[in-house]
Amino acid sequence: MTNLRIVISEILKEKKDVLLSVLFGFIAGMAAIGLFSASGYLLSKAAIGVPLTALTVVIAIVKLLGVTRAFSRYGERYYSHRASFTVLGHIRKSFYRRLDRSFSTLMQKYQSGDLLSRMVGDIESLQTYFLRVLYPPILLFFIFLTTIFFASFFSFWIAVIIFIGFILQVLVLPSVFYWWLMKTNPNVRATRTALSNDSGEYFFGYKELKIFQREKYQKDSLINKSDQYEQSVLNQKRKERLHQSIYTWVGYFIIWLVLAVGAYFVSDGDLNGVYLAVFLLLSITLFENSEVLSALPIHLANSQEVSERLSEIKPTGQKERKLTTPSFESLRMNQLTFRYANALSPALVDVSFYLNKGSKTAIVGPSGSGKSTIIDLALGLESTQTGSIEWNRTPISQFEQSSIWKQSNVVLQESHFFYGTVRDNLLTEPSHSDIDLKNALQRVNLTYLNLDSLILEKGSNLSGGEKQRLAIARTLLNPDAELWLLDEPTSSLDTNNKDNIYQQLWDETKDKTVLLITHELTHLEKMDQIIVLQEGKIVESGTYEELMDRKGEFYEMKQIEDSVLL
Ligand SMILES: Nc1ncnc2c1ncn2[C@@H]1O[C@H](COP(=O)(O)OP(=O)(O)OP(=O)(O)O)[C@@H](O)[C@H]1O
Repeated sequence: MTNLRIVISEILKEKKDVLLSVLFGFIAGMAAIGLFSASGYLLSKAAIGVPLTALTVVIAIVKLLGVTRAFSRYGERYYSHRASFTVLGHIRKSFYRRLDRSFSTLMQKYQSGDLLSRMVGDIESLQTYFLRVLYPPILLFFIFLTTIFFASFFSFWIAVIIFIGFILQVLVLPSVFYWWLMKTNPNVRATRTALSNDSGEYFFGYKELKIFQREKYQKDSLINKSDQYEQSVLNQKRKERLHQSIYTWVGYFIIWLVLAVGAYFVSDGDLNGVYLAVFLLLSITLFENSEVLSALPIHLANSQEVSERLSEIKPTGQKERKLTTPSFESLRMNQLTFRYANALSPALVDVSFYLNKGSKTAIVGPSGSGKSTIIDLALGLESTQTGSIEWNRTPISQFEQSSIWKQSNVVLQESHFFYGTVRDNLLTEPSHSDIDLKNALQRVNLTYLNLDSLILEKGSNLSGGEKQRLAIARTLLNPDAELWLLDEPTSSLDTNNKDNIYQQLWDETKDKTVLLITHELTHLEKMDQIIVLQEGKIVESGTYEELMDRKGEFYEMKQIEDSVLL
Protein backbone atom coordinates (compact mmCIF):
# COMPACT_ATOMS: atom_id res chain seq x y z
CA MET A 1 0.00 0.00 0.00
CA THR A 2 2.96 2.34 0.54
CA ASN A 3 3.27 2.55 -3.25
CA LEU A 4 -0.22 3.96 -3.40
CA ARG A 5 0.44 6.67 -0.85
CA ILE A 6 0.67 9.39 -3.49
CA VAL A 7 -2.67 8.44 -5.08
CA ILE A 8 -4.45 8.02 -1.76
CA SER A 9 -3.21 11.38 -0.45
CA GLU A 10 -4.45 13.06 -3.65
CA ILE A 11 -7.84 11.32 -3.32
CA LEU A 12 -8.14 12.52 0.27
CA LYS A 13 -7.79 16.09 -0.95
CA GLU A 14 -11.03 15.58 -2.90
CA LYS A 15 -13.05 14.54 0.17
CA LYS A 16 -16.19 16.40 -0.84
CA ASP A 17 -16.52 14.74 -4.25
CA VAL A 18 -15.59 11.35 -2.78
CA LEU A 19 -18.28 11.58 -0.10
CA LEU A 20 -20.88 12.83 -2.57
CA SER A 21 -20.13 10.00 -4.98
CA VAL A 22 -20.44 7.41 -2.20
CA LEU A 23 -23.69 9.02 -1.04
CA PHE A 24 -25.22 9.13 -4.52
CA GLY A 25 -23.89 5.64 -5.29
CA PHE A 26 -25.51 4.32 -2.13
CA ILE A 27 -28.85 5.97 -2.97
CA ALA A 28 -28.67 4.63 -6.55
CA GLY A 29 -27.80 1.12 -5.36
CA MET A 30 -30.55 1.03 -2.72
CA ALA A 31 -33.05 2.54 -5.17
CA ALA A 32 -32.24 -0.23 -7.69
CA ILE A 33 -32.69 -2.92 -5.05
CA GLY A 34 -35.89 -1.28 -3.82
CA LEU A 35 -37.15 -0.92 -7.39
CA PHE A 36 -36.68 -4.60 -8.25
CA SER A 37 -37.94 -5.79 -4.87
CA ALA A 38 -41.09 -3.69 -5.23
CA SER A 39 -41.47 -4.99 -8.81
CA GLY A 40 -41.23 -8.55 -7.50
CA TYR A 41 -43.85 -7.78 -4.90
CA LEU A 42 -46.08 -6.20 -7.56
CA LEU A 43 -45.72 -9.23 -9.87
CA SER A 44 -46.56 -11.68 -7.09
CA LYS A 45 -49.57 -9.67 -5.98
CA ALA A 46 -50.81 -9.33 -9.56
CA ALA A 47 -50.31 -13.07 -10.11
CA ILE A 48 -52.59 -13.96 -7.19
CA GLY A 49 -55.29 -11.67 -8.60
CA VAL A 50 -55.10 -8.61 -6.31
CA PRO A 51 -56.95 -5.76 -8.10
CA LEU A 52 -54.70 -3.09 -9.61
CA THR A 53 -56.33 -0.32 -7.56
CA ALA A 54 -55.06 -1.97 -4.35
CA LEU A 55 -51.52 -1.72 -5.72
CA THR A 56 -51.51 1.98 -6.58
CA VAL A 57 -49.13 2.89 -3.77
CA VAL A 58 -46.60 0.20 -4.77
CA ILE A 59 -46.85 1.28 -8.41
CA ALA A 60 -46.14 4.88 -7.34
CA ILE A 61 -43.15 3.65 -5.26
CA VAL A 62 -41.79 1.74 -8.26
CA LYS A 63 -42.02 4.91 -10.37
CA LEU A 64 -40.43 7.04 -7.67
CA LEU A 65 -37.58 4.56 -7.17
CA GLY A 66 -36.99 4.45 -10.95
CA VAL A 67 -36.61 8.22 -11.09
CA THR A 68 -34.49 8.32 -7.91
CA ARG A 69 -32.23 5.64 -9.29
CA ALA A 70 -31.68 7.50 -12.57
CA PHE A 71 -30.88 10.82 -10.87
CA SER A 72 -28.66 9.40 -8.17
CA ARG A 73 -26.78 7.25 -10.70
CA TYR A 74 -26.09 10.41 -12.65
CA GLY A 75 -24.87 12.16 -9.44
CA GLU A 76 -22.66 9.20 -8.61
CA ARG A 77 -21.07 9.11 -12.07
CA TYR A 78 -20.62 12.87 -12.08
CA TYR A 79 -18.91 13.17 -8.70
CA SER A 80 -16.87 9.97 -8.92
CA HIS A 81 -15.50 10.85 -12.34
CA ARG A 82 -14.86 14.44 -11.33
CA ALA A 83 -12.91 13.26 -8.27
CA SER A 84 -11.02 10.74 -10.35
CA PHE A 85 -9.98 13.17 -13.09
CA THR A 86 -9.05 15.92 -10.61
CA VAL A 87 -6.83 13.44 -8.79
CA LEU A 88 -5.31 12.41 -12.11
CA GLY A 89 -4.60 16.06 -12.92
CA HIS A 90 -2.78 16.55 -9.59
CA ILE A 91 -0.70 13.41 -10.09
CA ARG A 92 0.19 14.47 -13.62
CA LYS A 93 1.24 17.94 -12.42
CA SER A 94 3.42 16.63 -9.62
CA PHE A 95 5.02 14.11 -12.02
CA TYR A 96 5.83 16.82 -14.57
CA ARG A 97 7.28 18.98 -11.80
CA ARG A 98 9.61 16.18 -10.72
CA LEU A 99 10.53 15.48 -14.34
CA ASP A 100 11.23 19.13 -15.01
CA ARG A 101 13.55 19.46 -12.02
CA SER A 102 15.79 16.54 -13.00
CA PHE A 103 15.20 16.04 -16.71
CA SER A 104 18.80 15.61 -17.85
CA THR A 105 19.66 13.23 -14.99
CA LEU A 106 16.55 11.17 -15.69
CA MET A 107 17.38 11.01 -19.39
CA GLN A 108 20.65 9.33 -18.43
CA LYS A 109 18.76 6.68 -16.50
CA TYR A 110 15.65 6.06 -18.59
CA GLN A 111 15.00 5.78 -22.30
CA SER A 112 12.62 8.36 -23.75
CA GLY A 113 10.05 5.66 -24.68
CA ASP A 114 9.99 4.56 -21.04
CA LEU A 115 9.52 8.09 -19.70
CA LEU A 116 6.83 8.75 -22.29
CA SER A 117 4.89 5.63 -21.36
CA ARG A 118 5.08 6.62 -17.66
CA MET A 119 3.97 10.16 -18.46
CA VAL A 120 1.01 9.17 -20.59
CA GLY A 121 -0.13 5.55 -20.20
CA ASP A 122 0.83 4.98 -16.56
CA ILE A 123 -0.78 8.14 -15.21
CA GLU A 124 -3.86 7.62 -17.37
CA SER A 125 -4.33 4.09 -16.05
CA LEU A 126 -4.44 5.39 -12.46
CA GLN A 127 -7.94 6.69 -13.11
CA THR A 128 -9.16 3.17 -12.41
CA TYR A 129 -7.80 3.23 -8.85
CA PHE A 130 -10.59 5.33 -7.42
CA LEU A 131 -13.32 4.23 -9.84
CA ARG A 132 -12.63 0.49 -9.78
CA VAL A 133 -10.56 -0.24 -6.66
CA LEU A 134 -11.20 2.11 -3.80
CA TYR A 135 -14.76 3.20 -4.18
CA PRO A 136 -16.82 0.12 -5.28
CA PRO A 137 -16.04 -2.06 -2.20
CA ILE A 138 -16.95 0.81 0.16
CA LEU A 139 -20.21 1.34 -1.67
CA LEU A 140 -21.06 -2.36 -1.87
CA PHE A 141 -20.24 -2.79 1.80
CA PHE A 142 -22.98 -0.31 2.75
CA ILE A 143 -25.47 -1.61 0.16
CA PHE A 144 -25.00 -5.25 1.20
CA LEU A 145 -25.24 -4.54 4.92
CA THR A 146 -28.39 -2.44 4.52
CA THR A 147 -30.00 -5.12 2.33
CA ILE A 148 -29.03 -7.91 4.74
CA PHE A 149 -30.45 -5.89 7.61
CA PHE A 150 -33.84 -5.49 5.85
CA ALA A 151 -33.89 -9.10 4.61
CA SER A 152 -33.38 -10.35 8.18
CA PHE A 153 -36.82 -8.97 9.13
CA PHE A 154 -38.46 -11.36 6.64
CA SER A 155 -36.18 -14.40 6.72
CA PHE A 156 -33.14 -14.91 8.91
CA TRP A 157 -31.71 -17.72 6.76
CA ILE A 158 -32.04 -15.85 3.49
CA ALA A 159 -30.24 -12.91 5.14
CA VAL A 160 -27.48 -15.38 6.17
CA ILE A 161 -27.16 -16.68 2.59
CA ILE A 162 -26.86 -13.13 1.25
CA PHE A 163 -24.26 -12.43 3.95
CA ILE A 164 -22.22 -15.47 2.82
CA GLY A 165 -22.49 -14.18 -0.77
CA PHE A 166 -21.23 -10.81 0.45
CA ILE A 167 -18.20 -12.38 2.19
CA LEU A 168 -17.40 -14.46 -0.90
CA GLN A 169 -17.81 -11.71 -3.48
CA VAL A 170 -16.50 -8.68 -1.64
CA LEU A 171 -13.70 -10.27 0.39
CA VAL A 172 -12.71 -13.84 -0.49
CA LEU A 173 -12.75 -13.96 -4.30
CA PRO A 174 -11.02 -10.59 -4.93
CA SER A 175 -8.34 -11.42 -2.31
CA VAL A 176 -7.66 -14.89 -3.69
CA PHE A 177 -7.50 -13.62 -7.28
CA TYR A 178 -5.22 -10.74 -6.26
CA TRP A 179 -2.86 -13.19 -4.56
CA TRP A 180 -2.84 -15.43 -7.66
CA LEU A 181 -2.25 -12.45 -9.92
CA MET A 182 0.73 -11.26 -7.90
CA LYS A 183 2.15 -14.79 -7.89
CA THR A 184 1.93 -15.14 -11.66
CA ASN A 185 2.79 -11.55 -12.61
CA PRO A 186 1.80 -11.19 -16.27
CA ASN A 187 4.38 -8.39 -16.78
CA VAL A 188 2.23 -6.40 -19.17
CA ARG A 189 3.77 -3.05 -18.30
CA ALA A 190 7.37 -4.25 -18.54
CA THR A 191 6.77 -5.74 -21.99
CA ARG A 192 4.96 -2.60 -23.12
CA THR A 193 7.87 -0.40 -21.98
CA ALA A 194 10.34 -2.64 -23.82
CA LEU A 195 8.18 -2.38 -26.95
CA SER A 196 7.88 1.40 -26.76
CA ASN A 197 11.66 1.79 -26.19
CA ASP A 198 12.40 -0.40 -29.20
CA SER A 199 9.83 1.41 -31.34
CA GLY A 200 11.47 4.75 -30.47
CA GLU A 201 14.89 3.42 -31.50
CA TYR A 202 13.44 2.00 -34.71
CA PHE A 203 11.73 5.20 -35.82
CA PHE A 204 14.48 7.62 -34.76
CA GLY A 205 17.27 5.50 -36.19
CA TYR A 206 15.40 4.39 -39.31
CA LYS A 207 17.83 5.97 -41.82
CA GLU A 208 20.95 4.54 -40.16
CA LEU A 209 19.33 1.13 -39.77
CA LYS A 210 18.55 1.10 -43.51
CA ILE A 211 21.99 2.35 -44.59
CA PHE A 212 23.90 -0.04 -42.33
CA GLN A 213 21.52 -2.86 -43.28
CA ARG A 214 20.51 -3.46 -39.66
CA GLU A 215 16.86 -2.67 -40.19
CA LYS A 216 15.88 -6.32 -40.40
CA TYR A 217 17.47 -7.09 -37.00
CA GLN A 218 15.82 -4.13 -35.33
CA LYS A 219 12.52 -5.05 -36.97
CA ASP A 220 12.82 -8.66 -35.80
CA SER A 221 13.54 -7.44 -32.28
CA LEU A 222 10.55 -5.13 -32.51
CA ILE A 223 8.28 -7.97 -33.69
CA ASN A 224 9.63 -10.14 -30.91
CA LYS A 225 8.87 -7.45 -28.30
CA SER A 226 5.45 -6.94 -29.83
CA ASP A 227 4.73 -10.70 -29.57
CA GLN A 228 5.85 -10.71 -25.93
CA TYR A 229 3.59 -7.77 -25.22
CA GLU A 230 0.63 -9.42 -26.95
CA GLN A 231 1.29 -12.65 -25.08
CA SER A 232 1.40 -10.88 -21.71
CA VAL A 233 -1.83 -9.00 -22.48
CA LEU A 234 -3.45 -12.27 -23.55
CA ASN A 235 -2.32 -13.97 -20.33
CA GLN A 236 -3.71 -11.17 -18.26
CA LYS A 237 -7.01 -11.15 -20.15
CA ARG A 238 -7.35 -14.92 -19.73
CA LYS A 239 -6.91 -14.61 -15.98
CA GLU A 240 -9.34 -11.73 -15.91
CA ARG A 241 -11.99 -13.73 -17.80
CA LEU A 242 -11.49 -16.77 -15.58
CA HIS A 243 -11.97 -14.69 -12.48
CA GLN A 244 -15.00 -12.99 -13.99
CA SER A 245 -16.57 -16.37 -14.80
CA ILE A 246 -15.93 -17.74 -11.31
CA TYR A 247 -17.30 -14.54 -9.86
CA THR A 248 -20.48 -14.63 -11.94
CA TRP A 249 -20.92 -18.33 -11.26
CA VAL A 250 -20.69 -17.78 -7.48
CA GLY A 251 -23.15 -14.88 -7.73
CA TYR A 252 -25.72 -16.98 -9.60
CA PHE A 253 -25.17 -19.90 -7.25
CA ILE A 254 -26.09 -17.63 -4.32
CA ILE A 255 -29.16 -16.36 -6.23
CA TRP A 256 -30.18 -19.96 -6.91
CA LEU A 257 -29.65 -20.79 -3.20
CA VAL A 258 -31.86 -17.85 -2.19
CA LEU A 259 -34.55 -19.14 -4.55
CA ALA A 260 -34.24 -22.76 -3.37
CA VAL A 261 -34.21 -21.93 0.36
CA GLY A 262 -36.99 -19.35 -0.16
CA ALA A 263 -39.13 -21.96 -1.99
CA TYR A 264 -38.51 -24.45 0.80
CA PHE A 265 -39.65 -21.93 3.46
CA VAL A 266 -42.72 -20.99 1.38
CA SER A 267 -43.71 -24.67 1.05
CA ASP A 268 -43.11 -25.05 4.80
CA GLY A 269 -45.28 -22.00 5.46
CA ASP A 270 -42.41 -20.08 7.14
CA LEU A 271 -42.35 -17.42 4.42
CA ASN A 272 -45.19 -15.64 2.67
CA GLY A 273 -45.05 -16.69 -1.04
CA VAL A 274 -45.37 -13.06 -2.11
CA TYR A 275 -41.83 -12.41 -0.82
CA LEU A 276 -40.19 -15.16 -2.88
CA ALA A 277 -40.14 -13.02 -6.05
CA VAL A 278 -39.00 -10.08 -3.90
CA PHE A 279 -35.96 -12.01 -2.65
CA LEU A 280 -35.22 -13.38 -6.10
CA LEU A 281 -35.19 -9.99 -7.83
CA LEU A 282 -33.41 -8.39 -4.86
CA SER A 283 -30.56 -10.90 -4.95
CA ILE A 284 -30.27 -10.74 -8.77
CA THR A 285 -29.88 -6.94 -8.54
CA LEU A 286 -27.46 -7.15 -5.64
CA PHE A 287 -25.12 -9.76 -7.12
CA GLU A 288 -25.22 -8.27 -10.61
CA ASN A 289 -24.22 -4.92 -9.08
CA SER A 290 -21.28 -6.49 -7.30
CA GLU A 291 -19.80 -7.86 -10.54
CA VAL A 292 -17.81 -4.67 -10.82
CA LEU A 293 -15.54 -6.16 -8.14
CA SER A 294 -14.46 -9.00 -10.42
CA ALA A 295 -11.97 -6.65 -12.08
CA LEU A 296 -10.80 -5.08 -8.80
CA PRO A 297 -7.69 -7.28 -8.29
CA ILE A 298 -6.36 -6.54 -11.75
CA HIS A 299 -6.88 -2.81 -11.30
CA LEU A 300 -5.32 -2.91 -7.82
CA ALA A 301 -2.23 -4.76 -9.06
CA ASN A 302 -1.99 -2.36 -11.99
CA SER A 303 -2.33 0.75 -9.79
CA GLN A 304 0.34 -0.52 -7.40
CA GLU A 305 2.76 -1.21 -10.21
CA VAL A 306 2.07 2.14 -11.84
CA SER A 307 2.45 4.08 -8.57
CA GLU A 308 5.76 2.37 -7.97
CA ARG A 309 6.97 3.29 -11.45
CA LEU A 310 5.87 6.90 -11.00
CA SER A 311 7.47 7.27 -7.58
CA GLU A 312 10.78 6.05 -9.05
CA ILE A 313 10.98 9.39 -10.84
CA LYS A 314 12.42 11.53 -8.11
CA PRO A 315 13.93 15.00 -8.32
CA THR A 316 17.65 14.47 -7.93
CA GLY A 317 19.35 16.49 -5.27
CA GLN A 318 18.28 19.90 -6.59
CA LYS A 319 17.52 22.29 -3.79
CA GLU A 320 14.58 24.64 -3.90
CA ARG A 321 15.60 27.63 -6.01
CA LYS A 322 13.99 30.81 -4.81
CA LEU A 323 15.98 33.85 -5.94
CA THR A 324 15.63 35.74 -9.18
CA THR A 325 18.88 36.57 -10.91
CA PRO A 326 19.87 40.22 -10.63
CA SER A 327 21.02 42.06 -13.74
CA PHE A 328 24.10 40.25 -15.06
CA GLU A 329 27.49 41.54 -13.89
CA SER A 330 29.73 38.49 -13.82
CA LEU A 331 29.85 34.72 -13.96
CA ARG A 332 32.54 32.86 -12.03
CA MET A 333 33.37 29.16 -12.36
CA ASN A 334 35.00 28.11 -9.14
CA GLN A 335 37.06 24.87 -9.08
CA LEU A 336 34.37 22.90 -10.89
CA THR A 337 34.72 19.14 -10.95
CA PHE A 338 31.82 17.30 -12.52
CA ARG A 339 31.13 13.66 -13.35
CA TYR A 340 28.06 12.37 -15.21
CA ALA A 341 26.16 9.47 -13.65
CA ASN A 342 27.82 6.15 -14.59
CA ALA A 343 30.75 7.93 -16.31
CA LEU A 344 34.17 6.37 -15.71
CA SER A 345 36.02 9.68 -15.59
CA PRO A 346 34.95 13.22 -14.74
CA ALA A 347 33.92 15.52 -17.59
CA LEU A 348 35.45 18.53 -15.81
CA VAL A 349 38.32 18.69 -13.33
CA ASP A 350 39.01 21.74 -11.19
CA VAL A 351 37.86 24.25 -13.82
CA SER A 352 37.94 27.93 -12.79
CA PHE A 353 37.46 31.04 -14.91
CA TYR A 354 35.70 34.36 -14.81
CA LEU A 355 33.37 36.14 -17.24
CA ASN A 356 33.20 39.86 -16.65
CA LYS A 357 30.28 41.88 -18.02
CA GLY A 358 30.91 42.67 -21.68
CA SER A 359 33.83 40.23 -22.02
CA LYS A 360 34.26 37.76 -24.88
CA THR A 361 35.55 34.30 -23.99
CA ALA A 362 36.14 31.27 -26.18
CA ILE A 363 36.57 27.71 -24.93
CA VAL A 364 38.39 25.47 -27.36
CA GLY A 365 39.56 21.91 -27.12
CA PRO A 366 39.22 18.48 -28.65
CA SER A 367 35.95 16.58 -28.81
CA GLY A 368 34.85 15.22 -25.43
CA SER A 369 37.03 17.64 -23.45
CA GLY A 370 34.03 18.96 -21.47
CA LYS A 371 33.17 22.19 -23.34
CA SER A 372 29.39 21.65 -23.63
CA THR A 373 29.24 20.47 -20.02
CA ILE A 374 30.29 23.97 -18.94
CA ILE A 375 27.27 25.47 -20.74
CA ASP A 376 24.90 22.88 -19.22
CA LEU A 377 26.22 23.75 -15.76
CA ALA A 378 26.06 27.50 -16.37
CA LEU A 379 22.42 27.19 -17.43
CA GLY A 380 21.59 25.03 -14.41
CA LEU A 381 20.63 22.10 -16.69
CA GLU A 382 23.09 20.03 -14.66
CA SER A 383 23.70 20.63 -10.96
CA THR A 384 27.20 21.44 -9.81
CA GLN A 385 28.88 18.75 -7.73
CA THR A 386 32.28 19.97 -6.54
CA GLY A 387 32.96 23.70 -6.82
CA SER A 388 30.43 26.38 -7.67
CA ILE A 389 29.22 28.77 -10.32
CA GLU A 390 28.50 32.28 -9.14
CA TRP A 391 26.26 34.79 -10.85
CA ASN A 392 27.31 38.22 -9.45
CA ARG A 393 28.98 36.36 -6.53
CA THR A 394 25.85 34.35 -5.63
CA PRO A 395 25.83 30.58 -6.36
CA ILE A 396 23.51 29.94 -9.31
CA SER A 397 22.04 26.98 -7.44
CA GLN A 398 20.05 29.56 -5.47
CA PHE A 399 18.46 31.12 -8.54
CA GLU A 400 15.31 30.01 -10.28
CA GLN A 401 16.43 28.41 -13.53
CA SER A 402 13.97 30.43 -15.57
CA SER A 403 15.49 33.69 -14.34
CA ILE A 404 18.91 32.52 -15.56
CA TRP A 405 17.47 31.61 -18.94
CA LYS A 406 15.66 34.94 -19.24
CA GLN A 407 18.96 36.82 -19.21
CA SER A 408 20.73 34.33 -21.48
CA ASN A 409 20.77 33.87 -25.22
CA VAL A 410 21.68 30.32 -26.05
CA VAL A 411 22.59 28.29 -29.10
CA LEU A 412 22.94 24.66 -28.06
CA GLN A 413 25.13 22.24 -29.95
CA GLU A 414 22.05 20.53 -31.31
CA SER A 415 19.02 22.77 -31.56
CA HIS A 416 15.62 21.18 -31.52
CA PHE A 417 12.97 22.09 -34.06
CA PHE A 418 9.31 21.38 -33.55
CA TYR A 419 6.68 20.27 -36.04
CA GLY A 420 5.17 23.61 -37.04
CA THR A 421 5.85 26.71 -39.10
CA VAL A 422 9.09 28.65 -39.31
CA ARG A 423 7.29 31.36 -37.33
CA ASP A 424 6.49 28.88 -34.52
CA ASN A 425 10.08 27.68 -34.47
CA LEU A 426 11.50 31.14 -34.08
CA LEU A 427 9.83 30.94 -30.65
CA THR A 428 8.43 34.39 -31.16
CA GLU A 429 7.36 36.80 -28.47
CA PRO A 430 4.07 38.63 -29.10
CA SER A 431 6.17 41.81 -29.49
CA HIS A 432 7.91 40.41 -32.59
CA SER A 433 6.31 41.48 -35.81
CA ASP A 434 6.64 39.57 -39.07
CA ILE A 435 9.08 42.26 -40.19
CA ASP A 436 11.35 41.46 -37.19
CA LEU A 437 11.18 37.77 -38.00
CA LYS A 438 11.95 38.30 -41.69
CA ASN A 439 14.80 40.62 -40.77
CA ALA A 440 16.30 37.92 -38.51
CA LEU A 441 15.98 35.36 -41.31
CA GLN A 442 17.64 37.76 -43.72
CA ARG A 443 20.59 38.30 -41.39
CA VAL A 444 21.31 34.57 -41.38
CA ASN A 445 20.78 34.19 -45.16
CA LEU A 446 17.50 32.30 -44.88
CA THR A 447 15.36 34.71 -46.90
CA TYR A 448 14.11 31.82 -49.02
CA LEU A 449 12.23 30.43 -46.01
CA ASN A 450 8.66 31.61 -45.71
CA LEU A 451 7.41 32.32 -42.18
CA ASP A 452 4.52 29.94 -42.84
CA SER A 453 6.71 27.17 -44.29
CA LEU A 454 6.25 23.90 -42.46
CA ILE A 455 9.13 22.44 -40.49
CA LEU A 456 8.84 18.72 -39.90
CA GLU A 457 9.47 16.87 -36.66
CA LYS A 458 13.06 17.41 -35.41
CA GLY A 459 13.60 19.75 -38.36
CA SER A 460 14.04 16.76 -40.66
CA ASN A 461 13.33 18.87 -43.78
CA LEU A 462 16.17 21.33 -42.93
CA SER A 463 19.86 20.85 -43.64
CA GLY A 464 22.32 20.89 -40.72
CA GLY A 465 23.50 24.38 -41.70
CA GLU A 466 19.92 25.68 -42.06
CA LYS A 467 19.13 24.41 -38.57
CA GLN A 468 22.15 26.25 -37.17
CA ARG A 469 21.24 29.47 -38.96
CA LEU A 470 17.64 29.25 -37.75
CA ALA A 471 18.94 28.74 -34.20
CA ILE A 472 21.11 31.88 -34.59
CA ALA A 473 18.08 33.77 -35.94
CA ARG A 474 16.32 32.92 -32.65
CA THR A 475 19.13 34.54 -30.69
CA LEU A 476 19.17 37.63 -32.93
CA LEU A 477 15.52 38.12 -31.99
CA ASN A 478 16.55 38.38 -28.34
CA PRO A 479 19.28 41.05 -28.54
CA ASP A 480 18.79 42.38 -25.00
CA ALA A 481 20.02 39.21 -23.27
CA GLU A 482 23.18 39.97 -21.29
CA LEU A 483 24.85 36.56 -21.43
CA TRP A 484 25.35 34.82 -24.79
CA LEU A 485 26.23 31.14 -24.58
CA LEU A 486 27.06 29.77 -28.01
CA ASP A 487 27.96 26.09 -28.39
CA GLU A 488 29.51 25.39 -31.79
CA PRO A 489 27.10 27.80 -33.51
CA THR A 490 28.70 27.48 -36.96
CA SER A 491 30.11 23.96 -37.09
CA SER A 492 27.93 22.93 -40.06
CA LEU A 493 28.31 26.13 -42.10
CA ASP A 494 30.33 26.90 -45.21
CA THR A 495 32.98 29.65 -45.02
CA ASN A 496 30.76 32.43 -46.43
CA ASN A 497 27.89 31.69 -44.09
CA LYS A 498 30.31 31.28 -41.18
CA ASP A 499 31.88 34.70 -41.82
CA ASN A 500 28.44 36.29 -42.09
CA ILE A 501 27.17 34.68 -38.88
CA TYR A 502 30.23 35.76 -36.89
CA GLN A 503 29.82 39.27 -38.26
CA GLN A 504 26.15 39.31 -37.17
CA LEU A 505 27.02 37.95 -33.75
CA TRP A 506 29.84 40.45 -33.14
CA ASP A 507 27.59 43.31 -34.28
CA GLU A 508 24.89 42.23 -31.87
CA THR A 509 27.08 41.48 -28.85
CA LYS A 510 29.37 44.54 -28.74
CA ASP A 511 28.53 45.29 -25.10
CA LYS A 512 27.30 41.82 -24.15
CA THR A 513 29.04 38.94 -22.45
CA VAL A 514 29.85 36.05 -24.77
CA LEU A 515 30.97 32.51 -24.02
CA LEU A 516 31.72 30.80 -27.32
CA ILE A 517 32.49 27.12 -27.53
CA THR A 518 34.19 26.00 -30.68
CA HIS A 519 36.47 23.47 -32.32
CA GLU A 520 37.54 25.97 -34.91
CA LEU A 521 40.27 28.45 -34.14
CA THR A 522 39.38 31.08 -36.74
CA HIS A 523 37.49 34.23 -35.69
CA LEU A 524 39.08 34.13 -32.23
CA GLU A 525 41.45 37.09 -32.61
CA LYS A 526 38.90 39.48 -31.04
CA MET A 527 38.38 37.36 -27.92
CA ASP A 528 39.39 38.78 -24.53
CA GLN A 529 40.33 35.32 -23.33
CA ILE A 530 40.67 31.89 -24.87
CA ILE A 531 40.54 28.84 -22.61
CA VAL A 532 42.00 25.58 -23.84
CA LEU A 533 40.38 22.52 -22.36
CA GLN A 534 41.76 18.99 -22.53
CA GLU A 535 40.25 15.95 -20.82
CA GLY A 536 38.18 18.24 -18.64
CA LYS A 537 41.12 20.38 -17.44
CA ILE A 538 42.15 23.89 -18.38
CA VAL A 539 45.61 23.51 -19.88
CA GLU A 540 46.06 27.06 -21.14
CA SER A 541 44.33 30.43 -21.17
CA GLY A 542 45.05 33.94 -22.40
CA THR A 543 44.40 36.25 -25.36
CA TYR A 544 44.92 35.06 -28.92
CA GLU A 545 48.30 36.84 -29.16
CA GLU A 546 49.47 35.53 -25.77
CA LEU A 547 48.63 31.94 -26.65
CA MET A 548 50.23 32.19 -30.10
CA ASP A 549 53.37 33.70 -28.56
CA ARG A 550 53.48 30.99 -25.90
CA LYS A 551 53.62 28.32 -28.62
CA GLY A 552 51.82 25.83 -26.39
CA GLU A 553 48.71 23.70 -26.95
CA PHE A 554 46.69 26.43 -28.67
CA TYR A 555 49.54 27.24 -31.03
CA GLU A 556 49.89 23.53 -31.89
CA MET A 557 46.18 23.21 -32.57
CA LYS A 558 46.22 26.33 -34.73
CA GLN A 559 49.19 25.00 -36.73
CA ILE A 560 47.33 21.73 -37.38
CA GLU A 561 44.15 23.55 -38.38
CA ASP A 562 46.02 25.88 -40.73
CA SER A 563 47.83 23.00 -42.38
CA VAL A 564 44.52 21.20 -42.98
CA LEU A 565 42.88 24.34 -44.39
CA LEU A 566 45.72 25.06 -46.78
N1 LIG B 1 24.68 13.00 -20.68
C1 LIG B 1 25.88 12.48 -20.51
N2 LIG B 1 26.02 11.35 -19.77
C2 LIG B 1 27.23 10.80 -19.56
N3 LIG B 1 28.36 11.31 -20.07
C3 LIG B 1 28.28 12.40 -20.81
C4 LIG B 1 27.04 13.05 -21.08
N4 LIG B 1 27.27 14.14 -21.85
C5 LIG B 1 28.59 14.16 -22.06
N5 LIG B 1 29.20 13.14 -21.44
C6 LIG B 1 30.62 12.85 -21.41
O1 LIG B 1 31.28 13.97 -20.82
C7 LIG B 1 32.46 14.28 -21.49
C8 LIG B 1 32.43 15.75 -21.94
O2 LIG B 1 31.37 15.90 -22.86
P1 LIG B 1 31.08 17.31 -23.55
O3 LIG B 1 29.85 17.14 -24.38
O4 LIG B 1 31.07 18.36 -22.54
O5 LIG B 1 32.35 17.46 -24.48
P2 LIG B 1 32.63 18.52 -25.62
O6 LIG B 1 33.98 19.02 -25.37
O7 LIG B 1 31.54 19.51 -25.71
O8 LIG B 1 32.62 17.56 -26.89
P3 LIG B 1 32.26 17.93 -28.40
O9 LIG B 1 33.23 18.96 -28.84
O10 LIG B 1 32.43 16.63 -29.10
O11 LIG B 1 30.87 18.41 -28.37
C9 LIG B 1 32.56 13.31 -22.65
O12 LIG B 1 33.48 12.29 -22.27
C10 LIG B 1 31.19 12.74 -22.79
O13 LIG B 1 31.24 11.38 -23.19
